[in-house]
Amino acid sequence: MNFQSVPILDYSLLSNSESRSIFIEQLRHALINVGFLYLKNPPVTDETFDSLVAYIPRVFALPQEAKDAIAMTNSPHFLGYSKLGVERTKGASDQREQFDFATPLESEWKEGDPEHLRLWGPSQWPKENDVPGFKDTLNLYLTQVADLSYEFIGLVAEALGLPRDGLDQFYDAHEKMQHRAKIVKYPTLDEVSSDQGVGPHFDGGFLTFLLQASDHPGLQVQNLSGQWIDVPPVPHTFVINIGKGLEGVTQGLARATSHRVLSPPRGATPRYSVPFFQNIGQDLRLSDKVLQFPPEVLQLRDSRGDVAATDSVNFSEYDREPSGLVQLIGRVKSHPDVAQRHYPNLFHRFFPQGLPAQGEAY
Ligand SMILES: O=C(O)CCC(=O)C(=O)O
Ligand SMILES: [Fe+2]
Repeated sequence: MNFQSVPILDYSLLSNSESRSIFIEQLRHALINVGFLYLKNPPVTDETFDSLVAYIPRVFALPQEAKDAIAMTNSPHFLGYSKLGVERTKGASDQREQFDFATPLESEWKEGDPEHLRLWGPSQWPKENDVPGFKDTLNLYLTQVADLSYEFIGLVAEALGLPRDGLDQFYDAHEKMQHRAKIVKYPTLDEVSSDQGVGPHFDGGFLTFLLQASDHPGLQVQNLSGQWIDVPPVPHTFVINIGKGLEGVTQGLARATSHRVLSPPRGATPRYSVPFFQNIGQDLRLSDKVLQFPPEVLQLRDSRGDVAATDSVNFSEYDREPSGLVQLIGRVKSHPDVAQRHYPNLFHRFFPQGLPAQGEAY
């Protein structure tokens, strides 16, 4: 059962009932035994992918002042630009530069509301004249991926033996939801001091939809015995993986799988990617939601057998706190300079000694 590659699922199989059941079966296998899959022929057009991919190097090539003008430290929503090396994973610096964006949403937070409600709010964008059309292109992409993410969670429910809408209770009305995405640049080893693009980690939420936006190997996932398996780019596909939140509410049926990115070698070009992180409603406590799965599905999980210890660090607060607070705490830990400015109480709770040189991402 141990995987040596990540399975490729074809979204077009969903168009007739016979091939649809093949898709659902392949999805069940990927969720339970791998935790990662490629989705080919997704409902996002090649033009949408290609036009976004073409913008990404241009955004990173903006003058440093233009990037600093939209620094994440400006934003109580932790959205904006982070320069190389500010995050750490498992004690070592991640060698990547990134812009955090989110699906469009105005902040509804007001003084006196729980702090985690302030986490959602508008993105910071580069000046339109500097990269004409980028904002519209990324927003269109984010809307299409958000729609796919709701569709896909229905397929996940079905694959795990729940009613199709069995996981919909984890989202607020769609117009009140916000999902996050980053555009990320991994410079080559000519420019950086270690090959840790991003160190081994689990994602936190429900589903991640990753666009590998340049033709580089580098993404790897850990299989059941702990070996690192390559996930090379396949054009016009998403790489979809499961976060700790979905793993928790599915009682471990859908696996969160440890993954990392190695920097491109000397003499190569930078690697680019766009991960999209699907959120769940901010006020939910995941431990309050107990789902009933059919015994034959739980049996598939139990026959997966023991999984070797992975190299990642866990999200321990998930059970006890509202999901929005879990997410906010994660942001505070990974971007303490932003937290110091906008969330002084939480900052002092997690950094009683003052500002560390870098944040700890996972
Ligand atoms: O850049 C990638 O390919 C993966 C990034 C990732 O795993 C993350 O940011 O959570
Ligand atoms: Fe990740």
